[in-house]
Amino acid sequence: MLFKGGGLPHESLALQEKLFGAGPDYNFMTRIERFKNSLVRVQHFIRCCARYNLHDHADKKWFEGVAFPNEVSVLGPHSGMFIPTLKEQGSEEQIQKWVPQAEKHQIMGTYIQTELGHGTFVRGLETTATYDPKTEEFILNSPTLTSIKWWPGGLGRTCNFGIVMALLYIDGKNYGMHPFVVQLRSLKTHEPLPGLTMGDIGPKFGFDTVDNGYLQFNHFGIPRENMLMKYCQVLKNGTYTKQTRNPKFSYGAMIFVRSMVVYEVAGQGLAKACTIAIRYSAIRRQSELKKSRPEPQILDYQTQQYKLFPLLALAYAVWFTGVRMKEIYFMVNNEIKQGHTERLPELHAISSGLKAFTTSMASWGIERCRLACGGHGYSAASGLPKIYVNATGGCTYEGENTVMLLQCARFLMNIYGGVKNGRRPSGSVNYLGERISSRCTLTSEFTLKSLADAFKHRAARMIKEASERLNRLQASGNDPEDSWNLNSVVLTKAAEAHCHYYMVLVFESVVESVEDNCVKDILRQLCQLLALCGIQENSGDFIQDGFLNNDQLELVKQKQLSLLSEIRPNAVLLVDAFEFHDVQLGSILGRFDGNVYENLFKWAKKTPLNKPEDLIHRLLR
Ligand SMILES: CCCCCCCCCC/C=C\CCCCCCCCCC(=O)SCCNC(=O)CCNC(=O)[C@H](O)C(C)(C)COP(=O)(O)OP(=O)(O)OC[C@H]1O[C@@H](n2cnc3c(N)ncnc32)[C@H](O)[C@@H]1OP(=O)(O)O
Ligand SMILES: Cc1cc2nc3c(=O)[nH]c(=O)nc-3n(C[C@H](O)[C@H](O)[C@H](O)COP(=O)(O)OP(=O)(O)OC[C@H]3O[C@@H](n4cnc5c(N)ncnc54)[C@H](O)[C@@H]3O)c2cc1C
Repeated sequence: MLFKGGGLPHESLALQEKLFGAGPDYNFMTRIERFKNSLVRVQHFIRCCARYNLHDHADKKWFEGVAFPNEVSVLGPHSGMFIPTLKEQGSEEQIQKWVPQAEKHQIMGTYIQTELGHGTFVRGLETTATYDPKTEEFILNSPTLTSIKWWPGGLGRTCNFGIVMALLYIDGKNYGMHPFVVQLRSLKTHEPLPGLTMGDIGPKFGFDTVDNGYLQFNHFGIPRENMLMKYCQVLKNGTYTKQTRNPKFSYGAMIFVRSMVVYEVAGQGLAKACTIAIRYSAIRRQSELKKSRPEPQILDYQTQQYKLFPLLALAYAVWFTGVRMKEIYFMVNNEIKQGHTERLPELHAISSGLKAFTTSMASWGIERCRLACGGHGYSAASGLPKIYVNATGGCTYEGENTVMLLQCARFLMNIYGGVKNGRRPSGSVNYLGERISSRCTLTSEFTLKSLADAFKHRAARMIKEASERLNRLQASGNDPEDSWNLNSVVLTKAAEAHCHYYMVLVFESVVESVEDNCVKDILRQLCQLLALCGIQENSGDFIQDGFLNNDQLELVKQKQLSLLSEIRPNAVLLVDAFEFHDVQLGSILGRFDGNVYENLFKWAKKTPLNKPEDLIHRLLR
């Protein structure tokens, strides 16, 4: 109940749908079969939404978790980017025109921004939208090979609409990047419209169930009314008007998805991987601890606990942080809607930083879970490869992680510079205005406050040092851009330290808010372990300025090890508390009933390579 809130009824409804739980095994399908199978489930999901009156996003999410376990479907870009961008950037008229059709899935859309030659550098995109006042149309064009749109999910075969980000030209003048609603395929024949060259970009590391696509425009006309006009308008005669606004509003869809990814991708992915690895470690017996005694559960080896329990603590931390990130997004977005844009830079910074920090940690953590499962972890039956390939995409899409950390660092440098000039910071960076203790107060009690304070000190110091180093680089004759580049490794580390502190702080606040003392104690242990592992793994950062001394570091190590034994009795319960159904895990190793070996054997017998097949038989005969 700590996690699921009101979601269970919808999940049970979804589980009753035969088409979702059963059917062919994903692991035995080719890419095309995976894609087709996903489309069948998409259609069934849409029918279910109508049948069960599912309109609310949260309700649909519970359903989706069962319908598309550990994978993204073409509904991801449609409901995660196409609809939100229409809602956020469209005028009232435009919203009325397209949103109801999109919500009823009468049109399917995607978000078309990245090009063959540019993804990160949005200002470098080359697609043009040139206004022609005679026809009152925008003419979309891909002037170069590198300007071909590349990557959008669902573009290859599925979507008939898209929001295209293109440079607006009026009368030869470039007005920068703007969003345009573009019909891509005929609603009758589903063929691409004349003037468009489109297709799928080919097999990928993961995302097999999504047709990421390419799109080349050949002087393709769209009506003037198709530019999303909430913030800027182009009048019939070609006059460009804009509300006083931050030009970064057109990047809103990216902020939204980054804010959601922390929970939906990093939090869920890591929690599932931990569930599989910890349940399996309670089933798997191996070697001897004591002579002539039964083989122990591998979860009883301290090294196994040392691999998995910090990841379990991390999964809880990322989950809680993801929930907090969503709350912040909706809060600040509401403020922006009321015209208060003051917190947009902070929202951009924290969503960029946390998206990068948590997806990197989760991606690394999922791989560690796989390794902790030994040989069976390497089998697709573990479910871990699928979880990994899809979750690790989150390190790249919606802003490559290093680039996102640098965006976060940019904000931190601005704030720190402001503090030096007497400004008072607030929100997630208010600590930069505090006087921070130069000696660590950690004692063997390891209060959550003292642990969070240690991370606060580390973040504040690393931000200060990054800022001072930047100033020194400039003072020694480098221009600002070169100084930034020469300082960028230090800057990314400062941003990570900030996000790490934020995550520890969120976890601490959740523990403090829990009323049940028993649950509180267990969560406190996890929070302590998260923080202590963070200190140990980055110990150089904590001792560099003499903040933490050797005795304290030794205490950290001791406490970390004793926490492993304290957490052990509750470990399986702690992953059960995530309440993932077997269908959502897609893992034989992580089965709730623990019946691993019998089912591995059954599964292997079903593998297509065991079916009679002429060519293989002839080659081997
Ligand atoms: C009720 C809700 C219902 C909804 C239901 C749906 C829920 C779905 C949830 C989804 C969850 C999971 C998703 C899983 C499926 C996903 C499928 C995959 C989707 C992937 C889609 C994509 O990848 S789309 C393409 C994404 N592309 C990028 O992210 C590109 C990255 N690059 C950039 O963003 C920018 O180029 C840049 C930020 C790196 C640089 O921009 P620019 O050059 O213009 O800026 P500067 O660096 O010069 O900075 C200038 C100042 O502007 C500030 N800035 C930059 N960006 C922003 C911003 N976005 N907002 C605010 N401010 C910004 C910057 O900080 C500078 O500020 P100053 O320092 O003050 O000058
Ligand atoms: C699974 C998946 C789904 C996607 N879906 C969509 C979609 O629906 N719509 C869409 O429009 N796009 C989509 N994309 C594209 C995605 O948004 C981009 O790939 C992403 O933004 C990264 O951009 P890039 O590919 O240009 O990477 P690059 O920028 O080329 O990154 C390559 C390397 O260069 C480094 N680098 C680049 N710039 C800097 C810098 N300023 N400072 C330091 N280092 C730098 C990066 O850190 C990285 O190490 C998707 C991508 C994937 C993988």
